[in-house]
Amino acid sequence: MALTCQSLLQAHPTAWHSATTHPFLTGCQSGTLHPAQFNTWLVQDFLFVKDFTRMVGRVLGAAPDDHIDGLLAGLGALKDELLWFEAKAAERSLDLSTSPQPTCQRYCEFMTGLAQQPYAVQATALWAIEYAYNQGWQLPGPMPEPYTEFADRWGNPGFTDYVHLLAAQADAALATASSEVQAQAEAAFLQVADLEAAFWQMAFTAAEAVQ
Ligand SMILES: Cc1ncc(CN)c(N)n1
Repeated sequence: MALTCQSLLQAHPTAWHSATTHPFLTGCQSGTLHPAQFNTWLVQDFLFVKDFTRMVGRVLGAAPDDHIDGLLAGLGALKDELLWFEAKAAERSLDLSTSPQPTCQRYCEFMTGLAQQPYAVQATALWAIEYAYNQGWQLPGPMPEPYTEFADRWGNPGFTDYVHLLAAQADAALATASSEVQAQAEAAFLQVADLEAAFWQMAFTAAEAVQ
């Protein structure tokens, strides 16, 4: 039986739980997160999203014809997202021309390396990356200010529909993939889960030094 996004979630609940639940997110919800922790995340996630946009461009280049529309819509939304990050950083007087921290750098290198993998692997990783934020920002429950718009960005119904589309596209690619490619897709899913958990942890702890 072919691997699917749903079967990956069922096979790896612990890894996925670590990717989508973290004291960073519950700290936003409870109002206990220090601004320095949030600002670290904001700057590093801007750097991440710039590289992620390049990755989605490469996935589009490898995609079958009937996946192009959905990926183009995703790229359009990423253009708005980058401008939004710049506006949020300006509100907080944050300098975006900073270097990626090692964890962010590792995630960006993973995304660059995906270009060498078959489309089914790239589509699975793309779905996992977007689903991690779609779930992660919603799981703690309603986010208070100033975090409401951050939770809405990745938890709104339109983004949730997009994530469902990405899952359907990944499933379609996996349905005809060899068992070797399916194993590569599973490994990519687990790497995304690991990198997501590390990214939260980076923001949560890296800011401690400046508090
Ligand atoms: C680390 C991370 N993962 C996922 C997303 C959602 N594109 C994000 N903005 N940042």
